[in-house]
Amino acid sequence: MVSIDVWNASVDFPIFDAKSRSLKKLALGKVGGKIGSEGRVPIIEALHDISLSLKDGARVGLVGHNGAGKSTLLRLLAGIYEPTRGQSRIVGKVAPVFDLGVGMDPEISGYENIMIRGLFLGMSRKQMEKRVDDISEFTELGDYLQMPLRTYSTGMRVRLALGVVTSIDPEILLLDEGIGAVDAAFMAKARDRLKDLVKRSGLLVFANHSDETLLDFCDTAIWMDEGRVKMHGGLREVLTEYKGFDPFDRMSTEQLERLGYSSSTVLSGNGGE
Ligand SMILES: Nc1ncnc2c1ncn2[C@@H]1O[C@H](COP(=O)(O)OP(=O)(O)OP(=O)(O)O)[C@@H](O)[C@H]1O
Repeated sequence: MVSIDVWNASVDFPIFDAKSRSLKKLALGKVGGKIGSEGRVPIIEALHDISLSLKDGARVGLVGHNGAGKSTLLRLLAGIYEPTRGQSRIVGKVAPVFDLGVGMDPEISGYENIMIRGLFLGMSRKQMEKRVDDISEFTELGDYLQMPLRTYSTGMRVRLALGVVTSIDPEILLLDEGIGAVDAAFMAKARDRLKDLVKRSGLLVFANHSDETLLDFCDTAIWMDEGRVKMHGGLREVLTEYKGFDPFDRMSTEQLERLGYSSSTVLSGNGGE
């Protein structure tokens, strides 16, 4: 059974090359973690006293303003960052999908990149060999798959990366933003694969700024604010508090239908549950 537990965890970044004269200005800003400057080296407190317990089956959306700590929290949950204070325990194999381009080599072909990226995400060579045809078909890149990646447009790279990411079998799937540089028709196709991927994964944490995407993939949410968990609960409730309005109120009938809700369930307050 997969799980992630975090007890009173904080993550600090000491900044050795900060310009102290501009620090006051930064401290007054609205976004970002707290900047402490008691010592000689300024420290950004990106996460402060986080306690969380996520179990198998959790589908958690991560929301919060720029610099609130979402990416840092994902890296803590992935085991990439150790807590500066406090503790964390991750049970299960993590597939961190933070930047679709990571693990891609511009000098090798699309095919070779599919294999390498798959290995990077925890798959075996044999598993990837079985999936490569399916991934190629999904990307619609045809003969381009034999060309070096540097010859691809941004959208073509995203197609390739999404093809690989959605082919894996993750125990713990951590998704940061970054999906979006593809045309609408392709995104609709990718969405179905992403849904299957989420179904296959034991535990999902997904940082995203789009209500519709969050409602599509998650059922609970964590609201990060200045490096702290401000709220952790049902997705609709958290979004309502975070945004100041019920997300369903501003959705078109088409959006609601796409999410599988009828207006009546939404109005009676059962949507998102
Ligand atoms: N490697 C780093 N070195 C120093 N400070 C960092 C580093 N990574 C993040 N921070 C700081 O930690 C805080 C949280 O950043 P983080 O990237 O986690 O926010 P976020 O919620 O993901 O923001 P966004 O929505 O803009 O991507 C910010 O104040 C940021 O400046």
